[in-house]
Amino acid sequence: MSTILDRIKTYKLEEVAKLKASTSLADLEAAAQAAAPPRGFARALRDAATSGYGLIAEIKKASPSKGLIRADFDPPELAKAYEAGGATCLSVLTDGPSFQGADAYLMAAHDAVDLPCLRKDFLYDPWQVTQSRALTADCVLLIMASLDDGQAAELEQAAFDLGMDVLIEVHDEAELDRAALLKSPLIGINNRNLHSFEVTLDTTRRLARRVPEDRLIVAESGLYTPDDLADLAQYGARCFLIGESLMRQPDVAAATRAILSRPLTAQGGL
Ligand SMILES: O=C(O)c1ccccc1NCC(=O)[C@H](O)[C@H](O)COP(=O)(O)O
Repeated sequence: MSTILDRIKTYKLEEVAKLKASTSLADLEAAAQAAAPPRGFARALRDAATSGYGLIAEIKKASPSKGLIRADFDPPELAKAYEAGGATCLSVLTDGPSFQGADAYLMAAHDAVDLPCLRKDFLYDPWQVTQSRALTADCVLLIMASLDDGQAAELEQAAFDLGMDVLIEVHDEAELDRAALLKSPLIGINNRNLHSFEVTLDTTRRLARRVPEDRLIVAESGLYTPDDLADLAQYGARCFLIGESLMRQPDVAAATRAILSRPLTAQGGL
């Protein structure tokens, strides 16, 4: 049975083929070179995690698992609210068919703030990596569940060659062991199973201890409260990627401040 990841891969490859036919690689590379220089995404998270939490706050209008999440959707205003609330970095969904995202949302959010920005999309082809830089992305996401080792290494190197960081996303032990063979310091543990949509923080609790010490854990998905962050911090996660729970709040800046409000010193074990 085909899953959402299979369906996304099919339409992404069609999209890319069309874009390749309409935009020359030389033009795309020129646009990537002309884009604002990359903001250090991994560095910002590392710095934040030395004395507190690193927060990647996600600009997410809708999702396959939840449908419409936020009707009042203004990416530059949301970016400013996240920055005012203390986010370290932004994640912006650019996939249209499944998330109601758009490339323009990434550029608009990036322009509105000084925060490093992740292009949250489904990448299979180095062409998309160059396109991400042209869209001002400072970091790209690689999902191990939908890439083989060779593809992941090729996409990672393409991103590094353009000065971007890479968030490698895993959901189980086998994917984590494959991610550890790559170079990126950022390992995202997605608490959401992208096939069944089941979400459990046990995924981070289970996998965190297996992450090599020189990597930075980013716990992703299903995070709602300061206690969730404090809980996963006990397992070694210092960075968090949060979308829905912040997007559903009318006052996004206040919600961002609130989720970061439980100080590390009060948590013990850190
Ligand atoms: O969110 C989904 O339904 C989804 C479905 C299929 C593939 C990816 C999906 N989400 C991407 C993400 O991983 C999340 O947007 C991100 O981790 C934030 O999660 P949340 O805080 O639960 O919105």
